[in-house]
Amino acid sequence: MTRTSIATVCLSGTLEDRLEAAAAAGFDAVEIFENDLIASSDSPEDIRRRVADLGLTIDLYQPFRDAEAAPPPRFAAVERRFRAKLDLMARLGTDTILVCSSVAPDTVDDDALAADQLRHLATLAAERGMRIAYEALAWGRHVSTWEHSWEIVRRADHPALGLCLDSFHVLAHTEAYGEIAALPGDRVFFLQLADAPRLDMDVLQWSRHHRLFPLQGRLDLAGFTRAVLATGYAGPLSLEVFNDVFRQADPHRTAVDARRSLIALAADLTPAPHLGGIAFAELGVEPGTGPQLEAHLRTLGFAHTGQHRSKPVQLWEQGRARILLNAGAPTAIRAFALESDDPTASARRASELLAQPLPRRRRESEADLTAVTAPDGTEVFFCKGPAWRGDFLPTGENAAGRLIKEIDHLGLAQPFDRYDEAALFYRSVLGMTDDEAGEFAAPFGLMRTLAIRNEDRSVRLSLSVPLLRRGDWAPAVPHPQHITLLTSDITAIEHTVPIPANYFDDLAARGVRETTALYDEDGHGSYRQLFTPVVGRRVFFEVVQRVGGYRGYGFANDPVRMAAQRHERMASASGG
Ligand SMILES: O=C(O)c1ccc(O)c(O)c1
Ligand SMILES: [Mg+2]
Repeated sequence: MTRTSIATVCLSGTLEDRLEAAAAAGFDAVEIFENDLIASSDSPEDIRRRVADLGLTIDLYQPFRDAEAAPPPRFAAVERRFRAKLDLMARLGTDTILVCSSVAPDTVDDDALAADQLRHLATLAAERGMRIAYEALAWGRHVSTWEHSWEIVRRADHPALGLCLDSFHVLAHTEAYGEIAALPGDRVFFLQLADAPRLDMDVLQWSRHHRLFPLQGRLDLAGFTRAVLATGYAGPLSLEVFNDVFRQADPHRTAVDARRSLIALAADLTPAPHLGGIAFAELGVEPGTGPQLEAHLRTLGFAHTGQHRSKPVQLWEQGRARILLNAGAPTAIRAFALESDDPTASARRASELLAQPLPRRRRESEADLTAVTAPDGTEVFFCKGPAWRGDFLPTGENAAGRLIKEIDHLGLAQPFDRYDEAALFYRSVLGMTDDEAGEFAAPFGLMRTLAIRNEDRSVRLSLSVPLLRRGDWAPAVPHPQHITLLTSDITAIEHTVPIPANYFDDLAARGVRETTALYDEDGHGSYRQLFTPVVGRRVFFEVVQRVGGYRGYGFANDPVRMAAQRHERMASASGG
């Protein structure tokens, strides 16, 4: 595989923390970001040794700013600064410096001058066996496109001067990057990769705060990377992501997330096997929550059909919906199982994408379910057919209920700093695609939700996060997870949390006659939602009815649902 590299600016912590995290995640190299070096109390020699001890190399030093097209009187200072950085690079043991296009107000709009000055700097670098990778910043004063930076590199015509192509700067301006493939590969000195959501905002702010790892955003990273590799470029794929959340997240996790993005981008993965649906969802239950969850399941028409042979795990069933209650775990969705055409291949793909394999905890006599752990701690099992049911002894109860047909989707709440990581994980490991996304103001802060699904929508997951780290005012417990159950008759569902009359008045004003359930519609059909109270402040059941091929998840109703659940909890706490 192509070498992988990560800029220290992507990660959080001291330079030492960042280097360790990059090495632990399996990167080959790093880009040392100047600010991170300046802030470090280690000497360049210490850093060089540390990098080598960790099995890394420093493939780039960056950035060098405001070099080209300087007014000639200022160029002497540029040259002095540049020589000092070459000395520093020699001490660090790296040979490539990134020069980004000038932004200084006094920069001259003169390509010939820019080329002359860069040629001069390239001569100085070449004397030391070093080279310059010139990058067009999307907000550069006069040079802001890759075409323009290439024109200057071509004009300067020096073997120690080449291009740095940064996906963000290119794709922020254009989707027509195809001509990059025609560049001579030996003039592309460095490739930086960053994705981003599509945001209509100032490009510098967009770049400095919202970059993401490849396949986490909406830019065409796959196509762009293919175009650059088609030139014959043989350097590393290097991640350079400025992101407010990653800057304060655990660097070890971020580094694994980062490397997963490069693995997912390199298309030589085990193909994701077809998934046939959610075989079961497993809830942890505690003495305080088990009876409540059992009561809700009964009310919803489930039967306790099986008891695990060796563990305190109950199987509850109705239609094709199967829920395990595991008395050995904290109250939460602790696992779910997916029907896979090839469970072994599903697990292989997951481990290629750095998913933690789950140690085999089942006894010999029990079904050998292949499983991995997702970044949010949820265990994901892959199974084929009903063999797993052999672990359960029948209780004699039969699942005669007709209210619920199947599990519609699982709502996996994520901590605020895991959203992009979780989305990339589930999407890439399971070979699923993004579905509806939404952002809404909930009672305790802005929430963001993304649903992902397989082709035939037999597996749907919705991931939700608070947009910001929660303050002290919000309830201390993270927002709950949920299992959403599909019914064909929502009017038969009873004893769910009351929905405020104001909500139905609003529906009526919109011409919708509905008096019992939350309501949504899309171009295909309509949706009705009811829900239980939150149990143990961690999980609840939702029941939905889809009419006429509605495809969404009713995200817009989430604030009403949250407020209603909160109201219900306060009312029952005060005995009301
Ligand atoms: O935001 C910046 O200034 C900046 C600096 C160096 C880079 O390589 C880059 O892509 C952006
Ligand atoms: Mg860059």
